[in-house]
Amino acid sequence: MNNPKVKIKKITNLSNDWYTLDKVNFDYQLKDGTWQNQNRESYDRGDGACILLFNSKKGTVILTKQFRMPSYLNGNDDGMSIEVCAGLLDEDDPITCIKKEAEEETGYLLDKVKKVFVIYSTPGAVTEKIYYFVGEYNEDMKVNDGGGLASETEEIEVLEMPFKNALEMIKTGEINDAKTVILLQHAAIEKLLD
Ligand SMILES: Nc1nc2c(ncn2[C@@H]2O[C@H](COP(=O)(O)OP(=O)(O)O[C@H]3O[C@H](CO)[C@@H](O)[C@H](O)[C@@H]3O)[C@@H](O)[C@H]2O)c(=O)[nH]1
Ligand SMILES: [Mg+2]
Repeated sequence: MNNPKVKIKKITNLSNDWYTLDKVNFDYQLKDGTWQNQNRESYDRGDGACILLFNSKKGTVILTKQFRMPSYLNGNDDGMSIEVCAGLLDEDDPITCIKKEAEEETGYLLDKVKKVFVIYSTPGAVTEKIYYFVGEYNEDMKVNDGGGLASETEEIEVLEMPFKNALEMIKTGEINDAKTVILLQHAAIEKLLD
């Protein structure tokens, strides 16, 4: 934090049940030089990582399907969401995290992963940065059936589908998760698969 136009006055915790929601009171200097006092709420659930698993020979990708409560509350009829494999960093570095998540959620133990970018998904409300990766998978890397950790109440369906179908599902709205759209479009732009 290094902006002379911003002076944080007070941070009040509003909720800290699972993750934390804070109210930040600060002075902000406008372009005309005057200072304005403002409030913003900020939800902190740590940072995350996500990965598009792809097989360039077969032209396929691995995606996951799971129930997402916040989307269920806002127009997602059955609450199910088709997404690239993703997880919160917890105590891990992004590469360790994403390899662990890929093994737990999809059943593939990845050898190499490539970092592509780091993105704030909702910078006006949520602190989270997501580290984006891509990685090749093949059948030799399959070590379990995936599905997530029952101990973390995860129930994840693993989907393998042609890349073309996944791109089509963005157009139909069946895929509407930001990190998933971003990685599929990245794969198309970079021509990672046909
Ligand atoms: N009890 C409880 N458990 C929670 C809560 N929120 C999350 N959890 C637990 O924390 C686990 C988080 O699973 P991860 O696989 O680590 O994270 P994720 O939910 O897949 O998050 C990923 O996708 C998000 C949505 O796109 C991203 O926001 C996030 O950065 C990450 O990439 C969940 O399975 C659940 O057990 C909560 O409010 N209460
Ligand atoms: Mg996850």
